[in-house]
Amino acid sequence: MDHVISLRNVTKRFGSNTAVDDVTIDVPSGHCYAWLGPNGCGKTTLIRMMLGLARASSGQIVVRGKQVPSQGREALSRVGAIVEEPRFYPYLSGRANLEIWAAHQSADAKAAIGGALDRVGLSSRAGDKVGSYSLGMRQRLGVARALLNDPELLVLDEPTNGLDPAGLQEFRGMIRELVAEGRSVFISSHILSEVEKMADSIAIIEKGKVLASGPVEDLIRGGRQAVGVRVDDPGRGLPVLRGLPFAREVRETDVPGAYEVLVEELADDQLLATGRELFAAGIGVLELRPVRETLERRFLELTGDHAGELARAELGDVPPADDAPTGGTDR
Ligand SMILES: Nc1ncnc2c1ncn2[C@@H]1O[C@H](COP(=O)(O)OP(=O)(O)OP(=O)(O)O)[C@@H](O)[C@H]1O
Repeated sequence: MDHVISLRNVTKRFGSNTAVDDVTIDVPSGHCYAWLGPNGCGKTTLIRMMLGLARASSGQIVVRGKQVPSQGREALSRVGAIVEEPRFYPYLSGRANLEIWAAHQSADAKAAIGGALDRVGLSSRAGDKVGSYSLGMRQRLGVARALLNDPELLVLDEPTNGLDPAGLQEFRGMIRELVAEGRSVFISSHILSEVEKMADSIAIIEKGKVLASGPVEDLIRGGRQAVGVRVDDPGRGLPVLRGLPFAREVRETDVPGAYEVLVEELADDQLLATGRELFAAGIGVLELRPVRETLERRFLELTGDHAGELARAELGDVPPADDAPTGGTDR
């Protein structure tokens, strides 16, 4: 398979702090690949290295078949990027900002402005000053700018920050359209639910390390499946559960009397049989439910102590983009 980005053992240290730790991944061409992890896990640092804005301490970075940074010019010639919050002249219109940028690029970039504004749904506001734009609109204008050089690869650092649910849905549709055109998209995020429906593949990161990566469905399928059950008499219930023919393992949970009977592949029959066996043994069933691990659960498990942060983020309390420690460097 063709890879638009290949990283081999990429590490970045800041003094004793390892921001990116021995990362090896291949990003297939024509995919949306999400780089997912809590704030401070090294997302921006990795993206800056991929774009030749920072040097790796060790490892190899290949973008579009060329080494970065040594062949950076060729590697990055058809790459559009937003790193951290995109910056614009607030007193100029969205269109004027793109015109200034395009003037430094090519005639093709200038000709692409109208189409790019359309693409991100900003045509009707393109004449308004950027200072009057919401953060979500500035993000979209950033994507428009990144599209001007007809990129094969778009690299977007937390582009969903500041988008409301409707904006997020539009954004998702836009990314899928870009992928359908054969472009590749590398997107970082700290909110799983925002990328789950957008990405083909995901890498889950913690403290600069890749904890799990692969196609979204594989990561979900890799999760556990179980019959969740709570009984009124754990002493007698547990042996019954252990005796179920499909039980691979019976796990206790934090709730007294509640167990998870892990199975290979969960089916209704197993739920029915669990209830029937317990009932036949005279054991009261207080709860019986299917447990299918979602990617979200897996993400919470993998990133454990960041669960609170994720939950807050999902309630819409997204930290402002200028929390990022690396300062503004969008291209
Ligand atoms: N220029 C720098 N000098 C020193 N440490 C840095 C520098 N840039 C980043 N770091 C550190 O590297 C780690 C990863 O930071 P990075 O900004 O890459 O994370 P992130 O996942 O993008 O976070 P956020 O979502 O908050 O932007 C952090 O501990 C950060 O403090």
